[in-house]
Amino acid sequence: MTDADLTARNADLKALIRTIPDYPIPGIQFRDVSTLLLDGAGFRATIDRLAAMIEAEEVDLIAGIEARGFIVAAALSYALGKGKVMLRKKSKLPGATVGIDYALEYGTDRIEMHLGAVKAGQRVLLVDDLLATGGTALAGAALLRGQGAIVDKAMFIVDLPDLGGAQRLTEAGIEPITLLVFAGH
Ligand SMILES: O=P(O)(O)OC[C@H]1O[C@H](OP(=O)(O)OP(=O)(O)O)[C@H](O)[C@@H]1O
Ligand SMILES: Nc1ncnc2[nH]cnc12
Repeated sequence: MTDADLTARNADLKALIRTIPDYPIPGIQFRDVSTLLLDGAGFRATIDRLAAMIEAEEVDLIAGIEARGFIVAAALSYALGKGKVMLRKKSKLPGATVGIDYALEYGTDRIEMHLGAVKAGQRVLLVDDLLATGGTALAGAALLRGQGAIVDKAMFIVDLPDLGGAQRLTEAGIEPITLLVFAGH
């Protein structure tokens, strides 16, 4: 499906996302999913449509990225009947961890996961709310792959294609699956 087809099909959900200019720094158009989350029917439709875009049999485990990604990952985990692993921001996990630093559209950060949470050969679906530069998703994939997981699909509500994340994921052997596309930055 082309970006234009996707946008037309999901225009009802796209309308629920607010854009805040110049947040968190000048020049960034912040695509705010909090307004979609406020709408119960809209959030249910979001999860139902995302769940319909993947075969549950192709997934062993879901990986959610803190913080907004957890909301989407938890709902998808329920919808698909799969367990989930939390990729957390630094120093939040109590057990032994492995972590990776990464660059964002507007800064840098670090995510970590528990050692032993993922088994070698497990097919892990990476889930976040939004794909921008792809730095976060690629860091998550590198973390999971470093533990032997197979990461070949990642799912998001929103894609910002002009920031290049979808292309970077594809080049890294990860199919980006997204519901809504916002052109421009
Ligand atoms: O594709 P990228 O350029 O990496 O950007 C996308 C990431 O940025 C946002 O998270 P943020 O780091 O702002 O954290 P939050 O979920 O805690 O708000 C968003 O939820 C994604 O995780
Ligand atoms: N433009 C943007 N809007 C919302 N979340 C983001 N995360 C990275 N870039 C973003």
